[in-house]
Amino acid sequence: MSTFLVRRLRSIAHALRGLGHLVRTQGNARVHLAATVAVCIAGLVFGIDRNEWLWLVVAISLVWSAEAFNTALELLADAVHPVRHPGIGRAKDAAAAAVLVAAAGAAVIGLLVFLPHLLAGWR
Ligand SMILES: Nc1ncnc2c1ncn2[C@@H]1O[C@H](COP(=O)(O)OP(=O)(O)OP(=O)(O)O)[C@@H](O)[C@H]1O
Repeated sequence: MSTFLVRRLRSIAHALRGLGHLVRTQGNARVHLAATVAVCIAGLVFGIDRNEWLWLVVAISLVWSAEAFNTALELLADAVHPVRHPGIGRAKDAAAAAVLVAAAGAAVIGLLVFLPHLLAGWR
């Protein structure tokens, strides 16, 4: 195998290790995992179309990316400056806000995708 390919595979392995660390250590990531599984099952049950899957994939990816960056910032801040500092507190709050915004957007997307299916089921 070429050195290029080996390096790429190694960096994917590092990213997967990061994902594993997120799920093992972050309560929020476990909530995202449960929501991801629930949304995928609901998508299959309701037989949502291609466009609806696209929106769900965007929403899920956005939330996981925000959570990963938030955790990276927290770990980095605690590693380089273990003593509490108001600036680090504000940085962590801003990073947490990114997760909140992504999760709120994902919730709205979820409602827009699933509400019509739920309403159609009740009619
Ligand atoms: N080193 C610090 N200096 C100042 N304030 C801090 C520091 N660490 C945390 N804080 C404050 O406490 C809040 C919670 O920080 P913590 O690291 O416990 O995150 P968390 O609640 O576990 O967030 P998440 O659920 O995203 O992991 C921060 O958003 C910040 O306001």
